[in-house]
Amino acid sequence: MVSPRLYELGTLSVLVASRSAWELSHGITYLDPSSPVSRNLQIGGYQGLEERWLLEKSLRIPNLPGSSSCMRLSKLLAPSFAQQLLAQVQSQSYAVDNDSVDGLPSFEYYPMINGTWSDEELGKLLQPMVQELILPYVRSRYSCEECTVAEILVRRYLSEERRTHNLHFDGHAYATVVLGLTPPDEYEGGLYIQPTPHSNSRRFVQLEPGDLFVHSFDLQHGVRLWSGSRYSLIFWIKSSPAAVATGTTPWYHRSAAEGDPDAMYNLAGQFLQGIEGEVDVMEALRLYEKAAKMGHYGAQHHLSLMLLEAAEPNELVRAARGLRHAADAGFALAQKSLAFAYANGQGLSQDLAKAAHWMLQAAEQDDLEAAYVLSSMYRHGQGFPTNNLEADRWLRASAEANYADAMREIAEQQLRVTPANWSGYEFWLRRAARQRDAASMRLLAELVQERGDGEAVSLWRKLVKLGDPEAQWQLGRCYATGRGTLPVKPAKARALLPGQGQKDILAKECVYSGRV
Ligand SMILES: O=C(O)CCC(=O)C(=O)O
Ligand SMILES: [Fe+2]
Repeated sequence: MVSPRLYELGTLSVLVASRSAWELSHGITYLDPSSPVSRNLQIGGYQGLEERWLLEKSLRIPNLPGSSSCMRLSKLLAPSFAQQLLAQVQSQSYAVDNDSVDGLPSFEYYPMINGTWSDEELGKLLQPMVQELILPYVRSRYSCEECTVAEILVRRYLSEERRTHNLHFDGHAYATVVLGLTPPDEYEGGLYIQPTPHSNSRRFVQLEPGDLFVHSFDLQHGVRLWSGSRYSLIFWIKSSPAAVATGTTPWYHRSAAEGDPDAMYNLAGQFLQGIEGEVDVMEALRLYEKAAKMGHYGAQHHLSLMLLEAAEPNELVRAARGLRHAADAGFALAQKSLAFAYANGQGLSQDLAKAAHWMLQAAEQDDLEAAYVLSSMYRHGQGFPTNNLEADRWLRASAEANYADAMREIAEQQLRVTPANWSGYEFWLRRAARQRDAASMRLLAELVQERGDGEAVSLWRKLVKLGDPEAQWQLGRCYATGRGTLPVKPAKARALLPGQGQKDILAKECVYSGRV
């Protein structure tokens, strides 16, 4: 790990700890504070500053007219109000369900769901600001008289939990408002926007506690932290109370029909998830095709993956062409998919050198899976000459950002040194287990089982919920024998162990341990 250094960025300075290859070559660049159009803002009793940045759509989609915009509103809310909110949300329990963007545990907390407060106390604090500031601002800025808040959530980014929220559009929200809660000097990185396909255009948004960041569904953005912790409060706003009640996205239909490729792209995603009625793959495909023809690289990528999956021989070539196009434009996900297509000979003849080339491009853009796969390619001499130094460097970059496979591999490396580093093994397994990585949870449960402190039982329980058969067997055993401090419960043991073979083994074990 590189020791902390101070980097000067114009008038801004940030504390820099360990840096990924992407960040080393590009540094953190903030939204240019001199380029926005600024004006004083007065809304009801709130007074402050609006800074507005315009991002030309042609940066993403060749020849497309128009621009997306994003706004930072500052000084409207007292920092002490943000502090009060932060104290309140820090004490909540955070969900670990899979996130819709990356499938990792979400570490989020929802005070409002479908327009209804689920946290009355926080509701009392937030309601005046929602009614008198957020809604009047969004309604006037986006000319949508009926805009209504659908969801409010808190996202938590702690160093052993979440470091990224990958590049995405908020496809289900007409407009999004992010309220900064954590002072920016407590973390490195944060929320960024990305106006082009390539991550070198990322601009980080500095949000002081109480600052608001506002954008619409066509703004490509994400979150990346290199150190520290961050909480953010997010308001997802739909175009009408009816859209909130039904959970739908009616604003896309007209814009998609009028030829807006971002609307087509987001609407296709809604059809795939069954949010606009039944899941409709054909309609999604039609919309992706239309947007892809206009040069929307996200649509090109999705379309290509769908065609690869369908595996129609004629379509494979089209799929590979689409991937190549989006990869050439610099889109990291397409570069990674193209690398996999070359590695597996899907739609193209197999070519490990080309796979390695594209995997490196994606990894250099901070794609954690690409970094992990790249490390394995260096280790095994696939597409590159074997290079253990590079392999270790990419593995660490991926693991430091909490990519579970990389963390588990580093854990296993700790046992291959002499003498075996058991505490290092446990450290990395625990970190991966926090990401709900089943393989790591299993290894950790096996490691702590003999300590009999009940932790193994709690891990087996979590794994049973994830549908893990080995965990079912282990938990059944614990109930049968009282291992791991569980009370002996033969009925529970029998329910968890339906197979006769397992029952026979268990009968022997229980007799042996003299518990049943
Ligand atoms: O945490 C943030 O600031 C934004 C997260 C985000 O983009 C999202 O939840 O959609
Ligand atoms: Fe978002």
